[in-house]
Amino acid sequence: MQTGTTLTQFIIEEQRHIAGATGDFTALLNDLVTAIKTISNAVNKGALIGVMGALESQNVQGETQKKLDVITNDIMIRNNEWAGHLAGMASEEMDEVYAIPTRYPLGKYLLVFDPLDGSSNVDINISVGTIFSILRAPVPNRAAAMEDFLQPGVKQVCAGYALYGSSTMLVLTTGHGVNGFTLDRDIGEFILTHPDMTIPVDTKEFAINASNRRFWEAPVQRYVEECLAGKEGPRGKDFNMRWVASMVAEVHRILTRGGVFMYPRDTKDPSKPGKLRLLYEANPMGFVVEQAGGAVSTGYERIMDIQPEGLHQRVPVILGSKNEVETIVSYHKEV
Ligand SMILES: O=P(O)(O)OC[C@H]1O[C@](O)(COP(=O)(O)O)[C@@H](O)[C@@H]1O
Ligand SMILES: [Mg+2]
Ligand SMILES: [Mg+2]
Repeated sequence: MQTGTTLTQFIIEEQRHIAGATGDFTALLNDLVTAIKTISNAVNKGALIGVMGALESQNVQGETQKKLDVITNDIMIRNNEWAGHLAGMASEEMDEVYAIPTRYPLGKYLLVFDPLDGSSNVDINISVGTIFSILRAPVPNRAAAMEDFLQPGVKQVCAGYALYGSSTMLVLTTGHGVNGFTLDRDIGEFILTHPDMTIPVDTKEFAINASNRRFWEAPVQRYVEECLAGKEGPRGKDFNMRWVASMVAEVHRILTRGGVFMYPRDTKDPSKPGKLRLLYEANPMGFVVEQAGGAVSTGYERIMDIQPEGLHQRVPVILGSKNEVETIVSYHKEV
């Protein structure tokens, strides 16, 4: 599809790919896009509308919630609960499944989301985002149970993220490649600016939170040491490093110019197999990255094949340029 196409045109075209499409998927995406535009405005206005700072409350992860964590969660709920396309929703900011109020009809899809990703950056005006994943409800038009959400990443119908940076972008896949749209605030429409995004298979750029180094497992220790050794070292080339602390921004950089992003398993808190969450961070980003020709692993297995066991399950994440991820996975095999 050529640049300049509007997202509305794109969605209708995509619907043609879906067997037996009834228009529900198109309408669901339109509601999701309205939520994203509303969040973009709130994030963009920031201190002007008093949405900076944290609340007393904590989410199920034990993280202190930012005001915008709760505000963006409400915006996602309000814009998607009423139209009859969903059987239920789940979010990073809600302990349990969100039941669609009985005054609204139930639909055949499930929406799972991280309403504000990179929330530690929102008060310091660094890019944040929203991550979403759409699944089919095992039983359409019936209120979804928690178990209905526990589907492996390969079952996703659609996934993507919005990036609230110098411009607001929306990047998504329905299993037919990855396309990026930029919000034209003058007309209030997303315009196709990044068609068929593809990740280079090789890279000289890695991203990891180096402050956790002493807790990393041997394969990751080895990989990062070799990158830092540069062209005199076993990799024979110099590497650059980045860490934004917003997964959406890291993945967008990788979709744009390649690279590898890691939030691996570490011994910092042995009860946690990783920091990032499978259903609303690793799986949607996994679908996007794989559709762009990249790879996504825990170090030991393909993330998209994992059978989820809980709504807020955490996993180690290693994603990006295919050959680089395979190198890191091969180091895990050698131990
Ligand atoms: O603070 P750290 O350890 O650098 O972790 C940063 C990571 O945590 C996250 O902020 C977690 O996501 P949330 O902000 O949605 O909780 C990721 O976006 C990011 O990659
Ligand atoms: Mg997140
Ligand atoms: Mg979040």
